[in-house]
Amino acid sequence: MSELDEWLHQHLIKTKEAGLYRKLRTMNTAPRPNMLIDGKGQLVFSSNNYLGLANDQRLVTAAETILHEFGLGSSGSRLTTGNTDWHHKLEEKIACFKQTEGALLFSSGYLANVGVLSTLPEKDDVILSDRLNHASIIDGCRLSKAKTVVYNHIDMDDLEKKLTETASYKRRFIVSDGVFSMDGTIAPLDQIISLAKRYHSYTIVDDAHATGVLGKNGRGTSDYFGVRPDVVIGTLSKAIGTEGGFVAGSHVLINYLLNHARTFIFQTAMPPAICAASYVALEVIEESHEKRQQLFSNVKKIKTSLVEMGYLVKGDITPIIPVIIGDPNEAVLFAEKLQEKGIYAPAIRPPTVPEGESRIRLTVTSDHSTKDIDYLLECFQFIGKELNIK
Ligand SMILES: Cc1ncc(COP(=O)(O)O)c(C=O)c1O
Repeated sequence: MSELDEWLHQHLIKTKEAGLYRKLRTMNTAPRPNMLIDGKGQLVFSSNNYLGLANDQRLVTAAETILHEFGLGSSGSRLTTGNTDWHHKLEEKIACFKQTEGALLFSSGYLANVGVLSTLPEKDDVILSDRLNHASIIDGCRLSKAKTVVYNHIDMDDLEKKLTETASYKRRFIVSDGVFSMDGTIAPLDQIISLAKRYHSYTIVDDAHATGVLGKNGRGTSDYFGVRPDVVIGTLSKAIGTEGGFVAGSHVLINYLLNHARTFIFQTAMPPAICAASYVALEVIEESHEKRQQLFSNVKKIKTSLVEMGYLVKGDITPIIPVIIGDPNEAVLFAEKLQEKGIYAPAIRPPTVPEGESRIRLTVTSDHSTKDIDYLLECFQFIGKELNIK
């Protein structure tokens, strides 16, 4: 082993001892509730395919058609040779869906968050960021020349206090997930925006988990609260079922990011076939009332039953259901027991979540059947007793 490898190996041993070791598993089938994982049949309660669209034939057909015309990769940045009509069509569709003047595509939601936060706030500005914001927001803040001040999770008193304390900064940007990825809480966007107005600040919302899920026709958190943040960020990789990210907002904002956001300028454009599939996905989502109803009925059944069993379940009514176990090793053991019973719902541990809050993070889709859910609940009942957790 080289000196470098020996050093890394020692670190990995410590990672293992802390119960924080991660490894990859291989999906042998297309995304759906019942999958082959590492060759074994598993009932999946951990995907972001909330409306089952990642495997929808209408999207696959749209991608196939454009694939024949445009090939696989886009082969260049949007600003060189990667731009097609499909990119524009999808941006117009996203803007219409999010009810904004314009939209700009990025290769992922991660890059959209990093792009916005490293570009808009400048040296003499401050970013007020919710403690539980997604890693891509945190990384964007780290790249920004502005100062970052963290406020307690969805704590409006703390946000107001921090807005008061940062009055001397040139501009103030408040950034929040719409639906928090690890806690399943919904940000009180109506209150955030009214504070922003009172303190002359700007609002940025990352609607990754709300797009397709919350609000009328799944338009997201802004629509759910009937408000308009200055900047809406999103991903195509969750309910929309494809890949890529976007920013939606005013024409000037979009043009500014196109000219200045490094994660837009220095990235290869999304493949046109994925743009076409995403376009169809948005059309499908606008008509997916029944799927959304089924999704929320599944969420309610699981949450209510787990609470009745005595589990500590966090979050609002969203497809993200965090069941708190506490200790990371116990959470891993719980996840392993679930897997032995054919349920795939990995343990989430620090640093992804705070110390002492290791959890089984369940996510539910509209495609889960009553039988799937009954079996999940049966397993939680059994394993909870076996491990003496509740
Ligand atoms: C809240 C949130 N924002 C952004 C992202 C990143 O999106 P993408 O997977 O498209 O990079 C995720 C994905 O995990 C997320 O949960």
